[in-house]
Amino acid sequence: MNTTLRTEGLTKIWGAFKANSDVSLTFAPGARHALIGPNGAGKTTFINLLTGALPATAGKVFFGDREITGLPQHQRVKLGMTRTFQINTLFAGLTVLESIILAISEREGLQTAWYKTVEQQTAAIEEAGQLLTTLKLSADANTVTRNLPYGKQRLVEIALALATKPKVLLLDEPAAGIPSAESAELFEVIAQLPREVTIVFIEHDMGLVFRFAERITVMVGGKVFTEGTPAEIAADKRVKEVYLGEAEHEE
Ligand SMILES: Nc1ncnc2c1ncn2[C@@H]1O[C@H](COP(=O)(O)OP(=O)(O)OP(=O)(O)O)[C@@H](O)[C@H]1O
Repeated sequence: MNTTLRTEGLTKIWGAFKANSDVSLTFAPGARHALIGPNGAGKTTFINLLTGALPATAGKVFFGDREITGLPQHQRVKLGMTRTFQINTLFAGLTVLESIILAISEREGLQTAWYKTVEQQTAAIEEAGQLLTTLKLSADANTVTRNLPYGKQRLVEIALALATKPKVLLLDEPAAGIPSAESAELFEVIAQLPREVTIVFIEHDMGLVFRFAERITVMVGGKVFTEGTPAEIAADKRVKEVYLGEAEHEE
C-alpha cells in the first residue's frame, strides 16, 4: 500500500479563530519532516487533526489511497498512524521491558487473554528485545520506567508507539523538558529508526531541526508559510523575518 500521508485544505476553526487554515501537505513514505513556526502557529492543532484527536472543521486527510478524515483515533492507529503519549502511571511502575511487552500484547489483543501460547509469549519477548536494541535501551530493560532519566523516558514512549507497528510516527516536541545533551542523543536514535517509518515532528530547537529534518514546513498563523529542504529554508529571507530571526533571538 502507498503509505503517503496527505492533507487537502485542512481547516480548524474555534469560534472566529482559524487555528488551521487550508493546510494542504504531503508527507512522503520514509520522510523525516519537521513542522516549525512561531508559538500559536497551529502545529499541534495540525497533528491533532492528523491523529483524529480533534475533528476538522473542513478539509480532508488521506492515508495512502484511503480518506480517513472521519475515522476515530484508535482506527487510525490500527491503520498505522500513531503519536507518542506521556507514560501513564501504569507504565511508569513497570520495567521498560514489561511496558513494551504489554504494549505488544495490547496490539495483538492478548492483554486480557487468560491464556497465551508459549509461541505468542516468545514472539512478544523477541520483538520487545528488538525494540530495546533499536532505541538503545537494552541496558535499561529491567529498570522501572519512572526511575529513568527524562530523555530515556521519552525513548520508552517512542518504543511504546513503535510497538503499534506504525507507518507514520508523529512526534510533538519529543525533546521538550529534557536537558540539551540528552535531546541530541534522543534525536540521534530517532534519526536511526527504520526507513519504513515516516516521521513528522514538531521541534523548536533549530539546531535539532536543521540537523535531523530532510524536509521542513514552516507554519505561520494557522497556514503553510513555505516548505522546502533545510538548505532552502535556511536561505529563505522571509522565513528569517517571520520566524528564524525570532528563534535565534530566543536562544
Ligand atoms: N481548544 C481550543 N480552543 C480555542 N483555541 C485554541 C484551542 N486549542 C488551541 N487554540 C489556539 O490555537 C492556536 C494554535 O495553537 P497550537 O497549539 O496548534 O499552536 P502551536 O504552533 O503548536 O504552538 P506552540 O509552538 O506554542 O506549541 C493558538 O493560538 C491556541 O491558543
